Amino acid sequence: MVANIRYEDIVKVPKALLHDHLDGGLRPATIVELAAEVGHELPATDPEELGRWFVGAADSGSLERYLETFAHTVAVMQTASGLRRVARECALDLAADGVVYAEVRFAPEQHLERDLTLDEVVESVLGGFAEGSAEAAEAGNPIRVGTLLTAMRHAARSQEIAELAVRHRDAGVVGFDIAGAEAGFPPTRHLDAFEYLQRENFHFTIHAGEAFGLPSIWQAIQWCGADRLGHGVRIVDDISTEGPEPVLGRLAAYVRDKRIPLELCPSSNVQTGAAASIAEHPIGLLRDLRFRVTLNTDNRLMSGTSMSREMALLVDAFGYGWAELRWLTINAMKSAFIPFDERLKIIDEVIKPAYAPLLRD
Ligand SMILES: O=c1[nH]cnc2c1ncn2[C@@H]1O[C@H](CO)[C@@H](O)[C@H]1O
Ligand SMILES: [Zn+2]
Repeated sequence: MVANIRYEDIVKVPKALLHDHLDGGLRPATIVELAAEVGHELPATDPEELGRWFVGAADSGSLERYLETFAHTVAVMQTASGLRRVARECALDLAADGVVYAEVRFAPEQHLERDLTLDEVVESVLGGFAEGSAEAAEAGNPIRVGTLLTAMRHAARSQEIAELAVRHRDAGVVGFDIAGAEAGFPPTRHLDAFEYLQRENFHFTIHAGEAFGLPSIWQAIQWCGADRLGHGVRIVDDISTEGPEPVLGRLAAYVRDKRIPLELCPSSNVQTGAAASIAEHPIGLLRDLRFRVTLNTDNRLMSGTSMSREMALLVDAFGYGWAELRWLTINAMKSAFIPFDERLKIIDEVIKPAYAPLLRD
């Protein structure tokens, strides 16, 4: 019930997040400080104003223009200390928002402008996550952070990045992804990397079905073998809602039958024009049809959002109650890239006990 759910209670309840970009979640004040250190010019130097600038500039109606804003975050993430700081603060901010499990992604190849190697970039970020998680636990907000390494889909380093991910799999890298402008850069350009990862029994998700439709989703699943879909929201193009009951096409049916997780990011989709508004976002239909829907932030800085805020938006738009928020959280935890027994432990020992008293009310 909408009226019964208070924002501060959403913050308290355990949440799981699968799709969050490290370079899309910096604190504005940190950007200002790091930019001064490295001599990068920003569109604003007052943190509040800068925060508003990011949201406004990302509110562009196009994925390509939305992605231009990352120039200012990536610019201040070129040193070991900068990367470590950003990762530490990311873990702290997510934990303070009640996120108990997060998979955070970034593209190591974008952090080589100074003198770091790919391995040093990854080690700095993993170090920052470990530091932030330890501090969060001490403060009473335990969080587990898994890292996903992203390759940029317009570039040609995916095989190298896939090998980098596998190299660091026992140190906290739990998966691989491709991101960047989708139109014109189909996932099959990176087939070698995906085949390599499958041979290594590794996990990967692919940004697909955000700015481009069904062919991208079809390739991601049926050619590349993606475990999950980054966004995947355009799967609704294969669902007809003309008649009395929705009718699923073959691809939509396959995605639902196989329980392929959709990493949906409502606020981000509204900004890039993939959805007209939260109320009209396909998450409502996809949940009703019982797809494996998960709720995500994508880029907290560019969307001025958090996991709690995304949940609150759904509570307002669709009248979701604790049962729906629990369902989204358990879906995400079931779809995580950490081992099955570890996922189950978080579901049984952290998530279910916290939601149980809320569902009884
Ligand atoms: O929603 C998105 N769709 C596609 N690419 C994205 C999205 N959000 C961020 N990035 C891209 O991923 C890189 C690594 O984190 C970011 O630098 C940005 O270019
Ligand atoms: Zn994304």
